[in-house]
Amino acid sequence: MKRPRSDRKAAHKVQKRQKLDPASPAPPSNAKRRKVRIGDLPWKGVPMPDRLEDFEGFYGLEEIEDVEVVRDSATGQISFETTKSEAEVAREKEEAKGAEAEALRELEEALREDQDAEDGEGSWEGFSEEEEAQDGKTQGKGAQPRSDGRLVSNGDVEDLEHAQEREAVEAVSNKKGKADKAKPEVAPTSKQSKNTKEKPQEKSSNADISENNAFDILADLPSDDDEADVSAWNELGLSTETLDSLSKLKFARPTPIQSSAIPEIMAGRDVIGKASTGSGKTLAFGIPILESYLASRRNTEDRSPLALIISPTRELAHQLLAHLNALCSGCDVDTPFIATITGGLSVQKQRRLLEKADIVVGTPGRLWEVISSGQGLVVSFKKIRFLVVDEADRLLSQGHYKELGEILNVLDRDDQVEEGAEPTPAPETQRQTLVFSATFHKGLQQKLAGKGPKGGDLMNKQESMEYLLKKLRFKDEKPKFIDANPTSQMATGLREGLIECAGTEKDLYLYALLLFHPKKRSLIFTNSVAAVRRLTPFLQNLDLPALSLHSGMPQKARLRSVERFTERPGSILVATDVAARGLDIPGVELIIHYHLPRAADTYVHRSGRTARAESSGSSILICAPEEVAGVRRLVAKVHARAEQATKSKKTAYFIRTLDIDRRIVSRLKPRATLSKKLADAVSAKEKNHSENDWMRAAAEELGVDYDSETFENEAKGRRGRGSGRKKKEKEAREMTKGEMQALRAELKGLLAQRVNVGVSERYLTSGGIDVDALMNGEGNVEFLGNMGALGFDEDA
Ligand SMILES: Nc1ncnc2c1ncn2[C@@H]1O[C@H](COP(=O)(O)OP(=O)(O)OP(=O)(O)O)[C@@H](O)[C@H]1O
Repeated sequence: MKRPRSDRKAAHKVQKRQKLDPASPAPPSNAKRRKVRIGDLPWKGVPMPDRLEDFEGFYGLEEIEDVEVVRDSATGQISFETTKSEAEVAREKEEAKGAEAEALRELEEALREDQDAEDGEGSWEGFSEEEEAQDGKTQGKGAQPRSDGRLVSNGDVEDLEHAQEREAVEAVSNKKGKADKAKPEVAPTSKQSKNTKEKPQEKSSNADISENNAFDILADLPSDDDEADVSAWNELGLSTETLDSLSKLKFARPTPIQSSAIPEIMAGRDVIGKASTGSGKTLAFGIPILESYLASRRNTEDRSPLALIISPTRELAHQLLAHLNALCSGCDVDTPFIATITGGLSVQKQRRLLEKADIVVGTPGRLWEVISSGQGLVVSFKKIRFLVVDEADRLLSQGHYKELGEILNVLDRDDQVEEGAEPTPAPETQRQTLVFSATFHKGLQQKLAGKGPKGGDLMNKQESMEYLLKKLRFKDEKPKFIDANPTSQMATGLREGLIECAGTEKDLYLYALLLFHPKKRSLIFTNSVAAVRRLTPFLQNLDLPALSLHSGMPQKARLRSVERFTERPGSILVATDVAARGLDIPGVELIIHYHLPRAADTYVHRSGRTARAESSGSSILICAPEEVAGVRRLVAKVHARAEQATKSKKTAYFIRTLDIDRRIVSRLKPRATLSKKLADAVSAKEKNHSENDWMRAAAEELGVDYDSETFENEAKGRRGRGSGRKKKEKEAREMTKGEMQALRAELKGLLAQRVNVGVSERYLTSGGIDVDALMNGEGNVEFLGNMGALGFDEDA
């Protein structure tokens, strides 16, 4: 049966039709039914089109016959019944597995063909929001030469999604293989069930896949002859498998948080770990989880997950998956199956992935949606041995409070929530809770140990965090609090500074700063989605390779931005604080705070996207004059703890003001003004469209006519404050196509011209043509000022 390409609803129709298909014989009404677990059913794949972008995240469809969904009217619990015998189910499952493998091979072949085709054609069109919005239309277009001449594929995210899908399916098949070892009648040969090492063909296709995965930072494992001496890890008592893996990753020695936390976790303790950004916290809990898997799980029949890792953002969850996979894939054994639960795949599919998972990584909202949908998952999750709360202060504060609370509640509930479930031992006796972040309130440990004030209203973020930490039900009376960097929350290789400018000139100074740092991978933080939407085209108009990332973007576009930012040296990511936590993107050299961070911990985490793993980097705040005092206080507060810890008598930390040649900045103004005008016009038009759509929908609901002009005229009288801004918006909105074209041409002319800097004949470029000269220091010193001139003394 062919499935229409149109939309998700169509997929449901297919499923429905399938049920009514007279060709599928209905089971006899008197046939004896027996209960089955949903994961044991012989699901069959339904053919899908080659390109999936029309399906809005609908990645696959599978069907099942002769299964009745039975809801218990008293408890509301759902169970599944079939008339098929165990043998029939097993046979159909094997058939379905064969079909799945075949489909997978076809898909891989199609992807390889697409990739070959993409590598051969295309022309650079720049990054643009429109491209993101029309993502589906551009996917098949071909490879895109960058301004530096390198070809990049525009099918990246699709490949990433296929890759995740394939990895998931493959891991499931591996897992099935493992589980089947105990059942000789259906067991595949050990060769089939072993990992990719024994399947050269699959290995090479996976290698292709990993190139496209933004989060496979560690996946390019060096070859065997390229290993590091790992004797520095010896005293942690790790297995030879883990040591092998660390050697392949070339992690010669543990970081301080790893040295302190790993032995405690392996000794069975609850741990609250604090260490500066980029200091290896992921493996501090990842290694003990792998050790536990290696020690006890390989031969067990229990299919409950071993560990649940909760992350505040989807990007971070996918990155955790990549880091853990990289760690595990270096071991020469069957690796644990790690499932990410973050949206993208259907809930139904995720539920089935969960049934096979050894380790689960997810965001609270989707996790709760999946776990709470029943079918034995609650019982299974109650058995986890490790609960990891990563970026804990973020997770345990606003926003995630409700779902995380619900998850913790069900994990700890002692009652029997599922019919027929085995009684579970009291969870608190068997589960270790591991809580990690770079920022924690300093009095937390004492308060957790009951020395601080108890009860009271949950008035602020800090108190609610303490309350929720109590809800975590640590198994130890006093969880071990490890502070690996008591003297500083900031990475040692980080340089900090601020640039002062008029509030209305932030765009100009941002542009100037980026030109002062040509070809550096830079991350710009703003406090609003609207600012990301405006600044990205502003920079793109100026020929800078800007990408955006914010929570209003579709997941696919979010992943693609991170992926492109990761793989393109010198690219610029304009983001909200969704990118502030945890993201481990190598080679980020510059952080710019276009908007000031709202809190000290946000400053720490934003700045922590650079200078990771002992590298160096800069963090620069762009401040209006009235913001400077507040910023100095905030940064001093971040550094104050270091001074307390070292009992230093130094005066409060004073963030330096960077020196920027304002004459040069002023010469960039005509470019920035034109670009801003263009960007404002585009965003005002977009805003108008969406406002009109909203008003029209509201009017329709009220049963009245909507005419935007009449509405505006009537609204005029009501306008008071902010009317100047509204007027500007109106002008921008009403700019004609011709006017915009003229502006673009004018800007193009300016970008091609030299910026006259007086003495020197050299010129400042738009970021493309003369960058090599700038990088070699041929241009910087005289008119851009070297980094020293910006106030960063290299020896400091
Ligand atoms: N022992 C080690 N030796 C060298 N590099 C390591 C080691 N452990 C981890 N790394 C690398 O250091 C980088 C930062 O690690 P990770 O992302 O775990 O930092 P983090 O402490 O969780 O940071 P954040 O607080 O920003 O989330 C990663 O690229 C990781 O691969």
